[in-house]
Amino acid sequence: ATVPDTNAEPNRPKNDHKVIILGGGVAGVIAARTFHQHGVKDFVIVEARDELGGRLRSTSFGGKTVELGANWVQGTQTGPNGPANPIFTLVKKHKIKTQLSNYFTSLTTYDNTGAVNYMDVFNASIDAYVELTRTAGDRVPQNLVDVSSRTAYTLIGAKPQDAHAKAAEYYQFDWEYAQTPDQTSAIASSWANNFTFDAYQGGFSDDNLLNIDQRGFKTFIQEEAKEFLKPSQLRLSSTVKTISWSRSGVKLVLTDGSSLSGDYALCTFSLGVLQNDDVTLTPQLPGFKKEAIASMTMGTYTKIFLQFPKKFWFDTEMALYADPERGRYPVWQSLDHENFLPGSGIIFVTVTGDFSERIEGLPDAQVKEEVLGVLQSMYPNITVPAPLDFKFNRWRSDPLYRGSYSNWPPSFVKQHHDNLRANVERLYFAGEATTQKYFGFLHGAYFEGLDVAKEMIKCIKHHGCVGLQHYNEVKNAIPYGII
Ligand SMILES: Cc1cc2nc3c(=O)[nH]c(=O)nc-3n(C[C@H](O)[C@H](O)[C@H](O)COP(=O)(O)OP(=O)(O)OC[C@H]3O[C@@H](n4cnc5c(N)ncnc54)[C@H](O)[C@@H]3O)c2cc1C
Repeated sequence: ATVPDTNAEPNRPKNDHKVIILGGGVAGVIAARTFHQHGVKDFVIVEARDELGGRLRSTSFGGKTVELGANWVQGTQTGPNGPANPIFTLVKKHKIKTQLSNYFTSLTTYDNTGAVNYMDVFNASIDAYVELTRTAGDRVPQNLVDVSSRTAYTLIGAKPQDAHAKAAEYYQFDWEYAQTPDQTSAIASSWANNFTFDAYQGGFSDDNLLNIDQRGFKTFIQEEAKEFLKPSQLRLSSTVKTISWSRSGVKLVLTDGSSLSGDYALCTFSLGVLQNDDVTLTPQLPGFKKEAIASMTMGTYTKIFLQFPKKFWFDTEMALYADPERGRYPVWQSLDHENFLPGSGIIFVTVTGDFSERIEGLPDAQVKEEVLGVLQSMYPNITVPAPLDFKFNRWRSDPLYRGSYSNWPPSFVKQHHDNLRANVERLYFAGEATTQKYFGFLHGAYFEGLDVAKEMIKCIKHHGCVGLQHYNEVKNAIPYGII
């Protein structure tokens, strides 16, 4: 049945806006552009931070601009007629300076005894990952249930035993999904990989462009917003505390005590924000929605930046460090490289998942000491100098994010995902986590901002509609056991 447009009822108090967009990241800005392009001009973006961009977050570090959040266009375009990553298109349009990243071919390997060449192990881990995606993909037409990526690795005989093999696996897997193979769906991680990187499966390309634009990577979305957004359509530095949803609209209460109402609202807050009750929903969300939000996971990806007076490290773009403890300061990226920011003295190391959570609980000084200890074991023959600058962002502790991007666990089924994306009455949801094909990516946030806004426009123009599909209960296709 069509949900009646109660705003059409006589004597009903009018809401402040037709649509409120909660959050000014990629999904929010692209949704706003879509409303604008379809003639729905009475919208406002409500954003807690003092600028647009969300998880596109640049900062000034050691005299350069570096990216605490997203830094790559992942997948570009294959041939002139292949599908283009819309982020690639925007980056070209706004003349953002990028460089191709060769992270599989420009690599030096280390362990806690110094530089050790285990490229053979590394190359075997690439083959294992390709095999993993192939076998996971084969499960779909056979209707086989999902398994964890750990199970899928084991089934193809990839069982990393020593520190080199574990570090190599980490590079292929955790460094992309921000969680371990044990925590991640084999089927969904494989399609996420293929729909972005594999042109034979409808993906864009396997090229990754690293932002080196000193205006910051966020510039592409901020410049895009400037083309259509009026000052009255943007409320920055406005943090939402409560979202009240009903058949007749959505009302927000902000932390400054002010309130705002819309006939419809689109919430683009991260999955982590929804999971952690950083915003209160009234009434509570229905069971199907709560289960979906609780069932998807939010990974964490942390880049730890260091600046030294002078470069003393590898000449490749990347380095892999194998610590006896899997996931301990493993992936090193040199910005002081001829392709990126030569002469900058900047290098950064990435950690993910539970290890990110661990370091977020430590004081900066302790993390710095650990990181320098690792660098010293990579270079046993020199004395690693004191860094001039040191910085990392605590994404998991930040109440505006609570992690870096979503990851699909093996217990999560497609109906859960439909429920994660479904609206409740006039409150809609969009963002990187609500796309099945591209969860975790900038282009995922882009496509969801576009597609969910279009669904809302249908409702707005027809004065009410059914909304997006959901399942009241997610049941087993075949019951477990003999109940
Ligand atoms: C460290 C890191 C590295 C990444 N690397 C890449 C990469 O290289 N390539 C890639 O494609 N993707 C990458 N990603 C993922 C990509 O950044 C995200 O998928 C994308 O930016 C998400 O956009 P969004 O619009 O869905 O959400 P967001 O960007 O989170 O937008 C939501 C907005 O809501 C605001 N908000 C939250 N709570 C409130 C509140 N209570 N009141 C008001 N406003 C609120 C937030 O401030 C935010 O601006 C990375 C992410 C991180 C964190």
